Amino acid sequence: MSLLSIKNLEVHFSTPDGTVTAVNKLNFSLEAGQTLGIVGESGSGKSQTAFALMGLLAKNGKVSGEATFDGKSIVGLSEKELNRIRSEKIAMIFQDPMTSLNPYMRVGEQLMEVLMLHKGMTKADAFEESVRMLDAVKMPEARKRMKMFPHEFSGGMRQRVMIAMALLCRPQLLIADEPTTALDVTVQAQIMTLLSELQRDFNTAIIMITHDLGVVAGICDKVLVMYAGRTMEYGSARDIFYRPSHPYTQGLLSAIPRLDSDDMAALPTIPGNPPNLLKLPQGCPFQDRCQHVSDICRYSEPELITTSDQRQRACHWLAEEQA
Ligand SMILES: Nc1ncnc2c1ncn2[C@@H]1O[C@H](COP(=O)(O)OP(=O)(O)OP(=O)(O)O)[C@@H](O)[C@H]1O
Repeated sequence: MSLLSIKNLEVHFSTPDGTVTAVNKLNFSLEAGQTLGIVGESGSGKSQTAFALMGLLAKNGKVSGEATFDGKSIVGLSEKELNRIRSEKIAMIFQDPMTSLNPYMRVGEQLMEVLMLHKGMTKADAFEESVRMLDAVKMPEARKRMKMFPHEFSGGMRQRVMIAMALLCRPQLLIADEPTTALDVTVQAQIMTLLSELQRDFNTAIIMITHDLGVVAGICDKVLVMYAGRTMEYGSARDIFYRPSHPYTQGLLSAIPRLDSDDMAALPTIPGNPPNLLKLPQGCPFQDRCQHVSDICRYSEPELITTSDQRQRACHWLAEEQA
């Protein structure tokens, strides 16, 4: 049985202009200790997928479908049950560590508070465990840093504190929403390496949300490529990265900066912008930006099919190519 299994997950927002379907019939699963990358441009529905799982949708949002975590349905749970799952079994880290850190409290106190509250630890035990966790995220001089306030840390070090905080209760699943976007490239790489080391040590499953396919290449087992709330392509990271088949995935990949090129301006990007979810065209949502568009794409939305190499994708062009 999978640790997390999502079936037909949908997120709808009611707005004065109509209903926005931010997540549309999403299906995926994750085994214990595995990493899934959810990739797509801004507005593709990545964060709302995570928020739906965490019970953190905005008030005008509604989730439907099935989400089973560790054998238990987590859609429609009470706030109390969700709180328990959020603090003990599923943790989330964000692009901005200050979302989770209190600027007015010493870092050590914040870490200890989590352990005393959720693990019933004494102050002395919570202190030692917090130092151990800061060591685990490779915080130099961890003991000394316990007394410092968040603003005294660099961006990368603050991100390490947030990761330490997220892992304190040994969650089975860590959802990381663009955790390195605000950091420079070298620090990004360090945090990614750290996450994959921690995953190995703690056997935590990770959902890594990012707009940058390059970020997930090295650390993910599976990749889900989203566009307009839908799955465009879903498969093993190796297939998606080395043999991308959907025109959207190919476009995302060609926009990854190469280490051997310092001419960032020359990088191709996918022409055009993602569609307005309130005014989606009939047919494939990617049609206006796709270089392989044909008549059928204009009137019929491609279904998600499983191909012979066990990946899933939604594309008429590929279906024709294979026929
Ligand atoms: N409260 C809301 N009311 C109406 N629409 C919303 C609301 N919250 C999000 N949306 C819409 O849901 C869509 C998906 O948003 P989501 O945050 O999941 O995108 P994303 O892929 O994570 O992008 P980003 O990388 O910019 O965060 C967006 O088009 C957004 O406008």
